[in-house]
Amino acid sequence: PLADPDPGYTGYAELVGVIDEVVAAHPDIAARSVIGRSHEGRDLLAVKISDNVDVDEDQPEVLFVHAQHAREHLTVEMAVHLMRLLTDGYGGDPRITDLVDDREIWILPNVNPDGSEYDMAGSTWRNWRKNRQPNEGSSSPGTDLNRNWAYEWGCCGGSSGNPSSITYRGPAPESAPEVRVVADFVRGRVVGGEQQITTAIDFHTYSELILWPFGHTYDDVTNGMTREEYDTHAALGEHMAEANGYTPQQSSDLYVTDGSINDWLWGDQRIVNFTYEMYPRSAAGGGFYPPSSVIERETARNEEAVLRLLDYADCPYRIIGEEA
Ligand SMILES: NS(=O)(=O)N[C@@H](CCC(=O)O)C(=O)O
Ligand SMILES: [Zn+2]
Repeated sequence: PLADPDPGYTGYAELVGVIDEVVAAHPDIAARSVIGRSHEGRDLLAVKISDNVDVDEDQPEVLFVHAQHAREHLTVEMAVHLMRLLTDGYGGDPRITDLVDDREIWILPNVNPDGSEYDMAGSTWRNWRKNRQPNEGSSSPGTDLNRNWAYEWGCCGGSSGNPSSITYRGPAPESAPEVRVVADFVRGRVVGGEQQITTAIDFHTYSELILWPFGHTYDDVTNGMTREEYDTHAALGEHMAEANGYTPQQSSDLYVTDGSINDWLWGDQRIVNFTYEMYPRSAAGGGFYPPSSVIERETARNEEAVLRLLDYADCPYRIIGEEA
């Protein structure tokens, strides 16, 4: 872009370059695919990391989603860090090598490229959150991708019906092309009637939290969440939080949300999943725009936590001592 509020952050064109570089350097364990397009026509990319990467093996799959919210640029840096960690570490670090051999890992490095590019197109940040899709009858564009998912969409006062709101849920579930594309990708991982993805993390900023479903209700146990399923999420959330120092909690403990990816991944696809709210802990730390000088430290901070999720991906219920 002509201007750039902080060149240390990775814009869309640069991200495509990084992906191509990683895949070219590790063609046997990394592959890139286009899973769809954003409203403005940018490719929505998936990077698969696994041995025999071109073969769909019968292995547990793990999904990492980044940048649903445009201004949360540190999450794209987290994707870049994970791509490099899991490929450069292969063959050298035995734990990483085993995880890449025994899992199929999907990284979606930026699922809202239109919003991200809009936010960094000027000489100062624009504080943009949503996608860039126009809203009929309104001069305010944008749907909040994390309120547009189809499980309990708009059920519970956890989103807005006003197009100018930053939590606008859209006119219908999956009305945002970016949500429809990612939801279709996840549905496409059902093979032989079984969802191959067992666990997932959706990265956001900020507040240093690890959140688990449900967001639409304060109840721990409810329709679609048994005590064992809740305890599995909580135990795994706490296990990861021990590694990165984030605060683990149910997502509704933060505030009620509806139509979030958390609730859909679990409620509709039974994928044990978490939202990470990355650094900083508060606005004082830079809010959505910490200086790019923190990128290396704050992405590396999540390595152990992510590897713990990958460890448990074969059977998350193992963490509460169940086979399930
Ligand atoms: N990243 S953020 O927008 O500040 N917080 C997320 C929290 C997500 C959740 O509670 O599930 C959101 O409101 O979508
Ligand atoms: Zn967010």
